[in-house]
Amino acid sequence: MTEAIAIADKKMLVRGVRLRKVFESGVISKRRVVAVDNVDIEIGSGETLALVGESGSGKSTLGRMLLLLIRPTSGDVYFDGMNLTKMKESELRKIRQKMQLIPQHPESALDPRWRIYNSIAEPLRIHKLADRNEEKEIVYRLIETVGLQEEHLSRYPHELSGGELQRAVIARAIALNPKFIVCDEPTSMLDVSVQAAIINLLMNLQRRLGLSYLFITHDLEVANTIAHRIAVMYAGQIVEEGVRILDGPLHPYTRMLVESLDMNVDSKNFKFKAEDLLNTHSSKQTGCKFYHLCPKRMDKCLKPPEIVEIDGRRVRCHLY
Ligand SMILES: Nc1ncnc2c1ncn2[C@@H]1O[C@H](COP(=O)(O)OP(=O)(O)OP(=O)(O)O)[C@@H](O)[C@H]1O
Repeated sequence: MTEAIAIADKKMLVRGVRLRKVFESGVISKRRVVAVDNVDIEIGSGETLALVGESGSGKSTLGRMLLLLIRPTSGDVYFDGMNLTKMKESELRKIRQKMQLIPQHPESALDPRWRIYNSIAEPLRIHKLADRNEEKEIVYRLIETVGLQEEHLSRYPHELSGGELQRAVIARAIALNPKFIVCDEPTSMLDVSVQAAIINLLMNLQRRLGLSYLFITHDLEVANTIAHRIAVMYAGQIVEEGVRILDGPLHPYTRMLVESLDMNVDSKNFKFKAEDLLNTHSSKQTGCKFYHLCPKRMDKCLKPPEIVEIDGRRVRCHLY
């Protein structure tokens, strides 16, 4: 059995159903941004789903909604079969242990005034999971797991390199034995030489601890290498999703993204105006969001495309 089929057979750990997030700002003239627009998303036990797409397409907002760090405007988030969106904050507290975030900027996850030891131990203290001796044992085990040394524990964040900092953030994230981690571009701020080491660490941890990842990245090659499935986001929607879709993209936007890779253009900088579209987008725009830039557009694209399933992948396009 291929790995993809094996994963497909596993039960879904995390599900987002018709998730939508509208940000409103401004007092006199209200500005609305539909950051995530009716997205369905599923991540299986032990699975990595890579979420790719240009800057401003809604990836971080979607990831944070799955962790309930951002409350959806509408839609539901399920974790292990439980509907988190219906829960009170007090009920969510216990479940939050099982869902963690590894952010793009490791320094944002660590208190600059605290030694690394305290930052790694903090989740155990908040949830009262260990006495001081047990805590020390766990922290030492965690730093060994992520490849840090004892000497790092007494340092402050500014005394660590970017890679060491991200290892400390990972140690903190796995301290509570999570099942699901949103990795939000965890290597994009690191030197190229360190990126591979951190990605290898995350993949090893997945195998050892049975973790599920939503792995947000601009790097299509990384997505292809580490993910069991890939979802492509454009202007707040998932336009294509499936196993190894970048090898043979169907959606015109995915094709352009892949071509940008072939042309050696960083997809972060390769903008198809998704962000501009989001910022000017109003609920009045009803057709395909890629209409203006699509080389294959037809009259019917002025109506919103449904998601269709083709050979196990999902595509939101009138061509199919
Ligand atoms: N708190 C907020 N208030 C208002 N608008 C927001 C807020 N957070 C995000 N947005 C807007 O929502 C849209 C999606 O942002 P988001 O950060 O989710 O995109 P992204 O794909 O993760 O981008 P990047 O790759 O640059 O991190 C953007 O237009 C952004 O400006």
